[in-house]
Amino acid sequence: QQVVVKKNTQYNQQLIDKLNKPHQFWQTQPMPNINEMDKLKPGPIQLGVLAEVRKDPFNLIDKFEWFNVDLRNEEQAQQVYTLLKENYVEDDDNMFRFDYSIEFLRWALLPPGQYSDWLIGVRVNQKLVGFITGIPVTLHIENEQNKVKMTEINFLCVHKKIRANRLAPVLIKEITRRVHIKNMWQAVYTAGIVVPTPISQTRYYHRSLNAKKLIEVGFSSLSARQTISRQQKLYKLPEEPKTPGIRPMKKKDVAQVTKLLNEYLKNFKLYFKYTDEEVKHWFLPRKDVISTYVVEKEQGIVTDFLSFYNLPSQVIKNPKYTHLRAAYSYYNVATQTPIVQLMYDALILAKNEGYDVFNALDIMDNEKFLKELMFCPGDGQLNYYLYNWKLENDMLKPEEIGIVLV
Ligand SMILES: CNCCCN(C)c1ncc(F)c(N2CC(C(=O)NCc3cnc4ccccn34)C2)n1
Repeated sequence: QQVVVKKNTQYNQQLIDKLNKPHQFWQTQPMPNINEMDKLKPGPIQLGVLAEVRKDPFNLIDKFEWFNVDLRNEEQAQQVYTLLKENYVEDDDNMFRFDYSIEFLRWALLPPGQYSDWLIGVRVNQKLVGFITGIPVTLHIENEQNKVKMTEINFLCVHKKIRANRLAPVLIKEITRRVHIKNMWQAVYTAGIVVPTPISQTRYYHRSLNAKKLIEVGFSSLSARQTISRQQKLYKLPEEPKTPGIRPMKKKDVAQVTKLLNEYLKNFKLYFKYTDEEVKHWFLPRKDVISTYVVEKEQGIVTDFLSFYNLPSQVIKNPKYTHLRAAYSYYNVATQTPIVQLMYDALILAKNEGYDVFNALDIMDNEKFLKELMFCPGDGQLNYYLYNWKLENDMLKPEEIGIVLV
């Protein structure tokens, strides 16, 4: 039924619209909705026509202007960092907010082949109030034949003070237009929220590395029979990793890591194929951004590798701590070392690098080690989305997903 409210303020009008026409914007997008799932055949939902792509940017409300962000420019990078630090994703209880660092953003958003107009800002009086990004990827979908050049969308953020201005849909339409202009017609993205129509719903798992701090910041809680010291003993880790020959990845390992990674990812229904150039960018260690360790056997043969990225969260109100240091599992390939042992070493290495918690999704082969290494399921769900592509069976199981978005 129509929702009616007494005071008919502009905000209430937005609320009425939301309640009576949910996903108003998403219904206009080429995402299969429930009732048409069965008659679409696998592949692109809409065929794009380059000549029909709008040549000029979408209109913004007055005083708002488009702005291509140059992340290499210190001042502009600072503006992006501050916008995200103060206005990006929070947990449901508003206790934590992601604090992506500038070096992390340069890693995530300046890969080989990046376009200068795919880091889109919106400014009011020189102040950044909106942001959305794309990077070019080649996604393999469900089989070797479907190699699709597309964009990976991320970091959609609107300043808290100017929400409910319908700026987010305009940011999405503008990045879509700029991707279309490059003759690309698909996108892949993730979100903690559910909008039409996830292709997979994955779950976060957490492995405590610093039990005391996790309890003190409210990330973990103690049940009646648990004590802090019991928890510390339970999650205690050895000082050094177990696997002989494990060491930080170096430039000389790139070729072997590329081969191991590309071979391994063929096991999944959604995965990227990496060139040496891309492995150099995404896996060579960067302090406080990405850590990659390889297992080198005799004669310099690399048989396995593990990797995790650094994404701290600001603890919004806590007398003792300002940040939660979280390591997120990235890509791990175990061909000789048992995966449980390799990931046990990942925990030890992350603990030694100062992390408080090690997070992993239940994608790829992760469920092979989650329980045994005492990961706990979190309340965070991460949904994967494919824009303008119909899958054979609409949904993929988490273990069929072979891509990690940061
Ligand atoms: C492409 N971008 C997706 C990745 C962004 N990532 C990492 C993310 N997206 C949604 C989540 F649900 C999530 N979770 C990690 C789990 C977790 O740690 N939950 C407690 C917590 C601590 N800090 C924060 C900050 C924000 C939200 C929850 N937080 C849940 N991670």
